Amino acid sequence: MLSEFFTKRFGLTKEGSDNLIKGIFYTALLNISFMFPVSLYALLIYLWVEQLTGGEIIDPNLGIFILLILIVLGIIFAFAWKQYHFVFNTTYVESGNRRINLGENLRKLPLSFFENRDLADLTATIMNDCTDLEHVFSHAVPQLLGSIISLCIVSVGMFLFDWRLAIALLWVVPVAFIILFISKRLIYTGGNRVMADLLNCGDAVQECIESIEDLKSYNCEDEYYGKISSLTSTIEKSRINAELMAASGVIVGKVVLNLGIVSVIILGSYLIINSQISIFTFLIFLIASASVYSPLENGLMFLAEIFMMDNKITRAQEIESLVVEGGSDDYSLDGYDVEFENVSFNYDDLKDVLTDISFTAKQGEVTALVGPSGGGKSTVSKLAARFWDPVSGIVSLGGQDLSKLDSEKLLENFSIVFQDVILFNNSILENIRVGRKDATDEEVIEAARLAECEEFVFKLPNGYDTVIGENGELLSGGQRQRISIARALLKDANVILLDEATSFLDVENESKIQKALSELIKNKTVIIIAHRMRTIANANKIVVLDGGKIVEQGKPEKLIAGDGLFKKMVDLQNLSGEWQI
Ligand SMILES: Nc1ncnc2c1ncn2[C@@H]1O[C@H](COP(=O)(O)OP(=O)(O)OP(=O)(O)O)[C@@H](O)[C@H]1O
Repeated sequence: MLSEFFTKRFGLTKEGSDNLIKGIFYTALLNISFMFPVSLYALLIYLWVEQLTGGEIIDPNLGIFILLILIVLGIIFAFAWKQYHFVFNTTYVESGNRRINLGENLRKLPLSFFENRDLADLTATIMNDCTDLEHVFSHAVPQLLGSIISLCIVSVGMFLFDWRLAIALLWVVPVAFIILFISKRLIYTGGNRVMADLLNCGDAVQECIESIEDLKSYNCEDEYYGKISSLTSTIEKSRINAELMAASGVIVGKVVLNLGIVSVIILGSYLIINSQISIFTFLIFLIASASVYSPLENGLMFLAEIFMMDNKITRAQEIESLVVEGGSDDYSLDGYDVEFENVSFNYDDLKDVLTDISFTAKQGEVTALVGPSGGGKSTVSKLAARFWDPVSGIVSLGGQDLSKLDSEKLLENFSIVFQDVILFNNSILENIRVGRKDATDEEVIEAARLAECEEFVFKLPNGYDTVIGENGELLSGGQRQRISIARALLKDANVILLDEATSFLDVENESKIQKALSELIKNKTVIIIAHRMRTIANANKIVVLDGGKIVEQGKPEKLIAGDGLFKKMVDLQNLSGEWQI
């Protein structure tokens, strides 16, 4: 039952919860074992007090005392070892598991999730929050619960010894914890504020670094640095506030705890004067108060830390509980036609971005999506690869409704070249091999050659082995696109989506690559988005999108012969070709 509670409350695995419980058990034993030296002091004091007060003279046997001390040290060491094993080992294993689970869950989420989510926030949850939680599980939770358990056990002994002094010693404990619980809301709010400010500042710093060229070219650096420094001061203030909020509850709780010693002294003195207890009993309670309160004082701080971590646990649990994309991975396709049937779609439940879209991109044909900017072309291509599911209507591949298929398995059928190419800080060879992980070096190089990469690769210091920096910073836009096209050539999937795939290329390179692409697309389903009419000159079918609706579709010759939007666009581009500056 406790194990289930931990699993739910802290988002641990079953094994992690069980180990945490064992860790708490050994922490309690360790705390109690710290009382053994107290008992030895008490025994020594008893012998001395007896002598000083003229009682029976008992000669303390030094050998037995040394032996007892060694046994006590051995017991403390054994408990500490066990506690360390269960608490620390499992904390880090659990933290690793948590990161892997979060990563696994993210991997299975629809790609649409990442378009609408702050990526800095996700990274912070996986890296920073997990690190902070490590401290909570290695220190706060076991120490707090361990000290509460040991306190309960010690309390029984105290009550049996003298119930009046036990009440004087322990009445402060619930009061101190109640005070901290009352301040929980403040601690939680303070923690939330700090986290929100950290994310804001992280976003601003990232944005500043990413757009440094634009900031410099428009002389906006001072303004931007001013914004970051103001966000940094906000963090400073919210951190101080959060610490103050947490500290106020903890400090008041600690003060209350220490009132217990005062009440033991007052009541103990009264009972001694009235000969109701011995000095020995009184001294035992005074010594015990130090051993009882010290772990509890730490416990108060740990409880405040757990309150502060609540929002981080909630954030991690939120990601873990997100509905992962379902779908069958056992299906067979009847060819590779991509079909849109009365598809409508919106990103934010507010306004339809696509309305009643119906067309078929046939296998063995090139279907070009054209139209004014913002018309919905990229959105159509994303629905075709199930980055999103339609709000109504059906998108199918080879007769299978995409929303019923497993995305990962489905994407094996797609080669996609986006306008914004993402490259990794790795060699050119490995960046192209992303297209097909098991490709040999020769296959990778052949794909690179077809995509006209050799022209720039041979000018790089280490050729194909040149590491191209974070997101390929060493390469130009056109070179990056060629790498992305090489990936697609290497993957050689049955459906090819080209979204402005050659927009950064000059005419000569585009013509060469189109020659390579024409090899790639033979007998495949190709959906191509391009603004340059030259790029879609050989398309079999044109779908014209404007304002999220299909305004025309058909063979290019038919549309050119008409008087619709496509004809106007072609005329406009022909006209712009004659412009002179
Ligand atoms: N992730 C998103 N969240 C919300 N709205 C979006 C998102 N992506 C695109 N949109 C909106 O959807 C509409 C269609 O955008 P889309 O990118 O599909 O058009 P497009 O025809 O490809 O444009 P362009 O030719 O400029 O690339 C636009 O109004 C755009 O603002």
